[in-house]
Amino acid sequence: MDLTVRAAELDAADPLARLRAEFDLPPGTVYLDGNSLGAPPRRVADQMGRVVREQWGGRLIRSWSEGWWEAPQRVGERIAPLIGAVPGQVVVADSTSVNIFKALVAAVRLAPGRREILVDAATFPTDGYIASSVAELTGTVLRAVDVDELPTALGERTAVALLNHVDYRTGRLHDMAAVTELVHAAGARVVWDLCHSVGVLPIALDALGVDLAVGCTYKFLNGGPGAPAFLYVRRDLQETFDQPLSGWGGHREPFAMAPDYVPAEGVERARCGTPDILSLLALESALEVWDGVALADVRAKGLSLTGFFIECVDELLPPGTVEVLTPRDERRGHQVSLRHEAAEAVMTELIKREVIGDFRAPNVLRFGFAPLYVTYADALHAARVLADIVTTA
Ligand SMILES: Cc1ncc(COP(=O)(O)O)c(C=O)c1O
Ligand SMILES: Nc1c(O)cccc1C(=O)C[C@H](N)C(=O)O
Repeated sequence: MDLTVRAAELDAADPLARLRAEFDLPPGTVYLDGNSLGAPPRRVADQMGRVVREQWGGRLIRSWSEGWWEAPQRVGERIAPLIGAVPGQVVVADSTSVNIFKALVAAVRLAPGRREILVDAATFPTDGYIASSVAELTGTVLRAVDVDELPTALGERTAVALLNHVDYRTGRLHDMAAVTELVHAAGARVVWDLCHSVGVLPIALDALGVDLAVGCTYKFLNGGPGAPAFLYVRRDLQETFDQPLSGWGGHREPFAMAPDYVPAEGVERARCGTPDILSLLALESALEVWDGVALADVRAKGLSLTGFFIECVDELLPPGTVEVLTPRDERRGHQVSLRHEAAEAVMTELIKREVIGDFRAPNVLRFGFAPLYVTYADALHAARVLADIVTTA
């Protein structure tokens, strides 16, 4: 069947189609970079106006005791259902990088005598950089391993494995259940980086017994540039979760201003300093879009959209022009990565023509498909513009 007709039929049958109207996107732009920076939900601009006028302006410092101080936990509770966590295990604070630092040091401290940290060899760089610093500070050794080689790499030395659920470069999805089980069988802890999987597919942290997890909120959760990240600490680990950034925000009685640090009892101990309220409240407003949205529908549409885009690329581009790096089976997130020798120039031209994806060195074109606002017609248009560029260049 003709691709235009297929796209129209798929869009007409899309149970999430109504959600696109929730987002502010420039007309004529096809936005395929929500895996890097999500689009703004319309409600956020109005809510931020109210927050600044009414809370910051109207209530001034009183707002700290009228909902600001507890915001990291409150917003954490909104993220919890998206990652399969019962209440009381998630805080939203700091960046993903900082939370990786807290989680890794705490994990090493939970495993006395174990002297090795494993990190996914294909990891997003910040994870590797932070892990290297944690190894130096804790006197452990860092080893980068391919996720497929974990069965042989894990051992009695392993304190913790830091892994990306979805690979940022290829879009490959790792099997969280199987890998968590492997790590636990070796007596080690696992820290999952969910940056490219939260808001993409149902995640079951509690059910799988995951120890710790981090993730950013400015991609598929649409929290806005620099929105604070989240940190999940499994309930039974909270009492012994000894994170290194002992700021007053994680203190049991922050306003007692006591001379000694005593960590809070619950997941609040994962906090550090003053929360970035404006970003946090922008995120809180953005998360309202998820009310009533079934993650199973989001996942089904994301797989279907990425599959349709791959099909369009196969059909519209001359064979051999690009290599599809993303798994064609269901072991993928909601991005499609294509290898092309002139990827940087091709992406520059795509963006000039209002098809926004991104380029990752040395030769990868990345296209993110956020099911809440990307349509099948967008996917087809992007493939057509790409075909035009690679065949006429
Ligand atoms: C897998 C992964 N981890 C971490 C980060 C970034 O962390 P931060 O928000 O601290 O910049 C990103 C993206 O920027 C990412 O893709
Ligand atoms: N966090 C970013 C930023 O501040 C500027 C530009 C891009 C980003 C990203 O999120 C990159 C992204 N994590 C990636 O997967 O490559």
